[in-house]
Amino acid sequence: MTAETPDRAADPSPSPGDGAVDERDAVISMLLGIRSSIDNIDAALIHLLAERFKFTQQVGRLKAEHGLPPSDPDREKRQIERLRSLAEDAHLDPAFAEKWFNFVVAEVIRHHEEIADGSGSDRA
Ligand SMILES: C=C(O[C@@H]1C=C(C(=O)O)C=C[C@H]1O)C(=O)O
Repeated sequence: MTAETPDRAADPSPSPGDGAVDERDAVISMLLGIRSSIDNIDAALIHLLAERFKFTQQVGRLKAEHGLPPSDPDREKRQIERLRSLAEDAHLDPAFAEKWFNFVVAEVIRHHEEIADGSGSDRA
């Protein structure tokens, strides 16, 4: 069984003619519609992340060329405050927003270190 094709044997109730089958089909169709929107959002997030990493790679090259350190803790602190506040306004858990940011920044800093030591690749 997959979530897209729920196991009818697991549900004793629906049998043709009693309306439960129609209802199940409607629910499945609704689920697929919602998932299609989730798919679009996931695709947009991947594209947004790719764009963000393109810019952070530019920052990494600039820093390496001018002997600046890979990380900037003051900038990170300001961003965390800003993102937590945006998350609250958007009814998103601010702790989650901060965790997401820290996760991404750790990867960015790793890239900056690689650019500085000459081992960086083109891929973000
Ligand atoms: C991109 C930068 O480098 C690092 C990564 C940051 C980020 O991904 O937002 C923020 C600060 C830095 O630690 C930067 O300094 O702007």
